[in-house]
Amino acid sequence: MSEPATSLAATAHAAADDHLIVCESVVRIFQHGPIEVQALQGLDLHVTKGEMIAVVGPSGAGKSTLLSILAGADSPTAGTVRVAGWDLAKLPANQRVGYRRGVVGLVQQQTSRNLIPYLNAVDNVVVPLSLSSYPRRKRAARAAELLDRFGVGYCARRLPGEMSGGEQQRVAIAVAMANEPPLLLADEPTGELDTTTSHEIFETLRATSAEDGVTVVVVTHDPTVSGQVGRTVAIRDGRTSSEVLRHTEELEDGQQRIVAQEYAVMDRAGRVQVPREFREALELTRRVRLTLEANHLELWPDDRR
Ligand SMILES: Nc1ncnc2c1ncn2[C@@H]1O[C@H](COP(=O)(O)OP(=O)(O)OP(=O)(O)O)[C@@H](O)[C@H]1O
Repeated sequence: MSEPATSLAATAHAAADDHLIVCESVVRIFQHGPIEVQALQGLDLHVTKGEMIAVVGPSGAGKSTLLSILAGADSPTAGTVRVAGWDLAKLPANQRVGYRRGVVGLVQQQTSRNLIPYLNAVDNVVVPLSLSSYPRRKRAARAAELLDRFGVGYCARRLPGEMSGGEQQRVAIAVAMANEPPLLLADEPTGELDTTTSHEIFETLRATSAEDGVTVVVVTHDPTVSGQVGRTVAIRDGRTSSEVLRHTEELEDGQQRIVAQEYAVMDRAGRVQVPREFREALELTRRVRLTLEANHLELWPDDRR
């Protein structure tokens, strides 16, 4: 467990211009008649090429909305979203198809939504290959190779209904990776699976990131999943509220341990959300006092209340 965490944390700190994903002040408003729902309210997120991150947050925080935008299935109302140099806020409809076929692979929670139920595993993987004009003669061999790579070569001739949930998710990853996209998005990919199978699927995603240099964004409620990546980004009320970075530290006896450090995320206007438990512990309410010290800030309760 320690090695991947080290390399992922290292990639998290790579050069700023090495970002595959750049989200700045992203807003997404859904309008239902007179009612407006602000699903994303100025979200900032940068993800380095080859990094794997987990996105967590309470129900309704905006995680799926973010993933839909990154997948090219939805557009932001305002803000900047760039993926692999594609400007998704301004992407014309006729280029959206090219983006979705070549730049991004998507694995969803419901195993049944990832695969075409009347096609066997090989034919499911052949579908994206045919859409990208991969040479016809080589498609079946490439599909078989991908199924082998993700450990489900033995399912090649089975229909999705003849496979377990874990096998279906592996085939779904093979489908998502068929055209070698630089970005793999997974929305609760282990949500319908038992703990052991979840762990295996997660390991597969991690290997894809580490071995093939694919950037992976996983939305998850599973704390064991989020605890195994170099960076976990928490979204609250449509904004990135905090990030946990993990790295390995060597102890005096040569043993290694993983150290996790939580950071609040500051937006471009300098706004930081103070976690609720901190606010409650010191009874911080509407007004706080800030003092600048040599290498840190102090934030004090309002003593004039
Ligand atoms: N198509 C839509 N039309 C209207 N409102 C929407 C739409 N999609 C999402 N929302 C709203 O936007 C907010 C964020 O939803 P989103 O699905 O992104 O949250 P989430 O963090 O993925 O939640 P969950 O963990 O429950 O899947 C919610 O208030 C939701 O009701």
